[in-house]
Formats: sequence, structure tokens, C-alpha cells
Amino acid sequence: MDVVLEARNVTKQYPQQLALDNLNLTVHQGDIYGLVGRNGAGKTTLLKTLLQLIAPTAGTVTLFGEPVDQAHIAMLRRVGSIIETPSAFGELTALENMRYFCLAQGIVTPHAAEDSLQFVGLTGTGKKKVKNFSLGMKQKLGLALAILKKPDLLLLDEPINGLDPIAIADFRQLLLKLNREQNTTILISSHILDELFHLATRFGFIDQGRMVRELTKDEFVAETAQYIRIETSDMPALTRALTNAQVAHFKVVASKELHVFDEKRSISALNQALVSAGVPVTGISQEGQNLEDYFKMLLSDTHQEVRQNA
Ligand SMILES: Nc1ncnc2c1ncn2[C@@H]1O[C@H](COP(=O)(O)OP(=O)(O)OP(=O)(O)O)[C@@H](O)[C@H]1O
Repeated sequence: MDVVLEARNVTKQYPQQLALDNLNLTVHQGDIYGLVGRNGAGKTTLLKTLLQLIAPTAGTVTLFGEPVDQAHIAMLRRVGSIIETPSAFGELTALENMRYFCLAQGIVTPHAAEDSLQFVGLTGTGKKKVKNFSLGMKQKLGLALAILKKPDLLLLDEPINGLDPIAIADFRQLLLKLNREQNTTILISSHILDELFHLATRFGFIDQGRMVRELTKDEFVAETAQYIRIETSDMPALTRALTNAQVAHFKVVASKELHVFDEKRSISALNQALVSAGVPVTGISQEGQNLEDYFKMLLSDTHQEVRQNA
């Protein structure tokens, strides 16, 4: 799969603060890449660096296979972004803003302003000035502005921060539509993993300016999967009973240990079914991690590593 965006050993040293520390990141064509990190982890600094809004102290950024430097700044035309708050003018309406930015960016495609507004569902706002928009509407307008140029890559810094659950779901649907219908590759940051989980196809976890872990959604699901762990002295009887009970997904992991991956089974119902079938169950427990626990586990691992290296 083509690599659209790559950061290699990117470091950003502010006078008092190491904001990015030898950070690596790879975004492939078609990804929705979820960049997850706590407040102050370095997400905004990274996105600004990727967009050449600030210069890294060291390291390289490659966009569409070419190094991003002054000579290749034209490549940034293929990138749309929302960094911090969207840049719309409060005294103008949504359409006036869109037309202004079309002029400013030299976009002459007929109906580009109207089409982008329609895409995000903001056509009915008429004479309402942007300063009177809800946060959800402002974020949608920010997205409409970011996609005006029909970018191949979209970088979004915490765009769902502060939105209510319905506005978050709405925004998520828009991003999925962009990704599926227009094949836009998206990098989106958040400090709330739950918000990105249903959207992203790939994840990067950042902490203290370092990339702690990059993994695909499938790898992530496998690592955090919930399962029921069963111990028995009679494995053939256990597998027979599970098959009879139409439990489709289970895995024998040791001679006396088996894992059941089936979200619909409660541990007590399963235990009762096994006991009724005469299976000698010597232990049964719910295992696996929720998303935030997984995130905390990654962070505590890095903190330990940092302490060991100190
Ligand atoms: N211009 C700057 N000068 C000095 N330090 C800075 C500057 N910008 C960011 N920092 C510091 O760099 C670190 C990373 O900040 P950054 O804003 O990138 O984090 P973040 O993950 O986006 O956080 P948040 O979720 O709170 O927006 C922080 O410690 C911050 O204080």
C-alpha cells in the first residue's frame, strides 16, 4: 500500500520543552489514522510540523513519496487541514466564508463553495453569521473549508473536541463518507481513544513527544479483545460442549486452558451450560482490556522505560 505521509525521527525542541522526540509515523493511502495522546503529548506540534507550519529541529517529513521542503511546498496543495480552531470569519455567513476562501485559494471550479457546504450538510444556514453557529456547525464549516481543494490528505487536530455525542457521530459519518466516496486519506488526533475507535483504521499512540505504538485496527482489536478464559481437566468434553452450545469462536491455548470470544455470552450462562453438560470446569473468568485501560497500559510502559533510561 502506498505511503502518503511519513515522519522519520522528527524532533522539535522548544527552549524549555522537548515537544517531539525522534518521532516516527507512517500513514498509508486510504487510512483513517487515529493519533491518540493525552493533553500536551505533542499532537498539535506534530500536525503543525507535518504541515510545515513549524520547522522540526531534526528529522524528515515525506509527503506523497517526496520530502517536504521549500522546493516541494506545492505538494501541500494536496493537503487540507483543521488545526486548532477553524479559520472562518465570524461576521460572514457560511457561504460568504466559502466564497472568500475560494478566491483566496484561487479555486475557480464552479459551485465549489456550494458543493463543499452541501457535503457537510450546511446548506440551510442562510443569513446566519458564523459567530452565531453552534460548535458542531463551526466544525462542519471548518471541514467544508478544509475540503474545498478536494485534498488527497486531510489533517484534523482534535476536531471533535467539545462536541456533544450526536455532533460527534455526525462528524464521524462525514469523515467516513469522505474516506469512502472520495478516497481521502485522513489523519485525526484526539485525546479520547473511544472517539476514534469506531472511525480509525490505524492508530498511533503518542506520549511525551514519542510514538509509543502504531498498529492497525485489526491488531488493536486482537490485543484488546474481551474473552472468557476457561480451565478444565477434560478439554475434549469442554470443546464438545461448546460446539453443542453453538459457541463459534473459541481457541484452545494450552492443554487445560481455552478462550471463548463471543460478546453475547455471559460468563454465568456459559458456566451453567458447561456444568449442566458435565464438563469439569476448574476455573472461569472474564479477561481482556477496555480501550482506556489499554491506553494507560501503553503509557505506563513508556514511563517505566523513560525512568529506566534516565
Ligand atoms: N510554541 C511553543 N513554545 C514552547 N512550548 C510549546 C509550544 N507549543 C507547544 N509547546 C509544548 O510542547 C508540548 C506539546 O504540546 P502540544 O500542543 O503539541 O500537545 P497536544 O498533544 O496537542 O496537547 P493538547 O491535547 O493539550 O492540545 C507541551 O508541553 C507544550 O507546552
